[in-house]
Amino acid sequence: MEEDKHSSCDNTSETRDGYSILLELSDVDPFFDKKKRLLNDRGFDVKEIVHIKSSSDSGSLHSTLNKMLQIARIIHLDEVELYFGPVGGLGFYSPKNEMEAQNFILSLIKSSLYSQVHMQAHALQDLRDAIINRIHELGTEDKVENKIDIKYKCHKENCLIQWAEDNGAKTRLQIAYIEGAGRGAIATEDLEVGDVAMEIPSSIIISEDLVYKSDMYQVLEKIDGMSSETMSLLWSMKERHNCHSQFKIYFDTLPENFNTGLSFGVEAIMALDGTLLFEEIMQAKEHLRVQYDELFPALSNDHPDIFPPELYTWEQFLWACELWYSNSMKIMFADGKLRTCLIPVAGFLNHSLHPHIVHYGKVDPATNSLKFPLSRPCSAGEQCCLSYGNFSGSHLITFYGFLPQGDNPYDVIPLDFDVKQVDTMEDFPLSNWTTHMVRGTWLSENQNIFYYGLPSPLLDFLRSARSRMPFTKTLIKANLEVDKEVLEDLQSTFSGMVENLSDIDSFDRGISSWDVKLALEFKEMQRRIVSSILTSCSTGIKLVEYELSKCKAEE
Ligand SMILES: C[S@@+](CC[C@H](N)C(=O)[O-])C[C@H]1O[C@@H](n2cnc3c(N)ncnc32)[C@H](O)[C@@H]1O
Repeated sequence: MEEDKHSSCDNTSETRDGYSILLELSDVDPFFDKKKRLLNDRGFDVKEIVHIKSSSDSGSLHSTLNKMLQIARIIHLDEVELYFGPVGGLGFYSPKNEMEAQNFILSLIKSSLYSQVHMQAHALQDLRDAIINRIHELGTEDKVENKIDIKYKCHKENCLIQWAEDNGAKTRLQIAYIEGAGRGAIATEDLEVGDVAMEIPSSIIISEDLVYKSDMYQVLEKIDGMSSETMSLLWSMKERHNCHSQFKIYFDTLPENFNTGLSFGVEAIMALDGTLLFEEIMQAKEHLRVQYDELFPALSNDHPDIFPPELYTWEQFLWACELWYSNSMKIMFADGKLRTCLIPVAGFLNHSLHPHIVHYGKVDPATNSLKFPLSRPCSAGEQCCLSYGNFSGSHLITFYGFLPQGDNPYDVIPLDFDVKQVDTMEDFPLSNWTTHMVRGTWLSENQNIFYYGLPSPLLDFLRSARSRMPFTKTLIKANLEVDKEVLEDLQSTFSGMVENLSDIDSFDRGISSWDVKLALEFKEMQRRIVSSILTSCSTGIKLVEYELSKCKAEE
């Protein structure tokens, strides 16, 4: 699981008639140039100062807030969001980006309110109230219903919570069984933005430090290229069987099977032939098998007391890989070091495309604990979710074993083109991408002529490959002819793909195993994306032909 990298500092200063807030794009952002251009296109600078008048009425407050949101959204865009632009007619890029932008502004206001004594703090307070209202509105739109299985008694899970609390953990969540997602964490009371849903002391976090204290370390440290992640994984393979382990209660809550893509059987793998998910699973498994073969049976032969062969089989290695892939989090500790960790209790938090918690990756040095604060409210009885990261469905199936509910904006189909063609793209703002991709066109804001619900960087790239003339999006014959050819090319590329996805109807889902069901779910999702692209292409071609016929009539 990955945590968001942006953070805020005190960017607010008091002016004679109110406040100035600085929203700054970091120059180490990997997409600095593209974001800078996007900001400039909207009339903003990379260091934009927004003035908040102390006497502002609600109209000007909202326009100030809209301006800040526009900038904050761009600052928080990731590669996929930047490539595709805004989603639907909402004006924002993804629910997660929107929440990050809103929370970023909130954190700027809050840090300023806490750190300074303002004479006219009511303007900042009004702005804070307005942004909190927006966060509430977004939460209402994003509510996902979860069915809780009340028959499931969370005995082991409650023992773990008790043990964690005895060791200083605090939680305002309880564990329940959620249909389709395994165990999850439910709010026991109404939680507000900024409330800490859970707090886990560093002392019960499982990290590489435990390996350093074990007898394994003296063997593992001598192996070239041995990473701390692999050491932790090997440690956990043995520790899960240790009856005297400090973490026995934690290991007892872990499932016998994780059911991720790494455990897919032959039938599911065969059903996926020709898909991106097939490639991802095969590559990941091959990588793990090579890694295992490099270590075993050699380690067990040389040190059978430290690496007992019965605990270090390929099946057990795969189980530990699935544990670490699906349950670990990258955490920054008080010493400034990033470690991949297993976190008892917090490991029950499921993923959502509309998460409540996005900022959780840093140990608070004051309390030496890891806090999980809410970025949007969570009502009592509602499942409280994390964001594991901006992952595609194929990544989530391979390493976590599920497809999230709802439209995943990160479900993209990459497209490879000849790199030589890319050099010609310098004249095209925002189009100098070296990789291209498509996604469900229902997510797109603009289905009109010259856009067609398809990503602009891709269309610009394909246009430039067909014509050396700069493309101006004017309704003239030359432009329309180029677009018709571009859409026809895309249509022929994707019609081949849809054929490969149409065999899913021959499976009986009722009797299929968990992995075949998941494979079919993935193919269904891919078919929906590809069908939407084909529909957009054919609708686009009709639009272009209509405009062409008008041009011809005028000639
Ligand atoms: C960190 S664990 C979360 C707790 C887990 N549900 C359990 O019962 O232990 C991650 C695993 O939870 C499941 N999971 C997380 N989010 C999910 C979601 N939105 N839908 C379905 N399953 C999910 C997946 O099996 C994933 O590998």
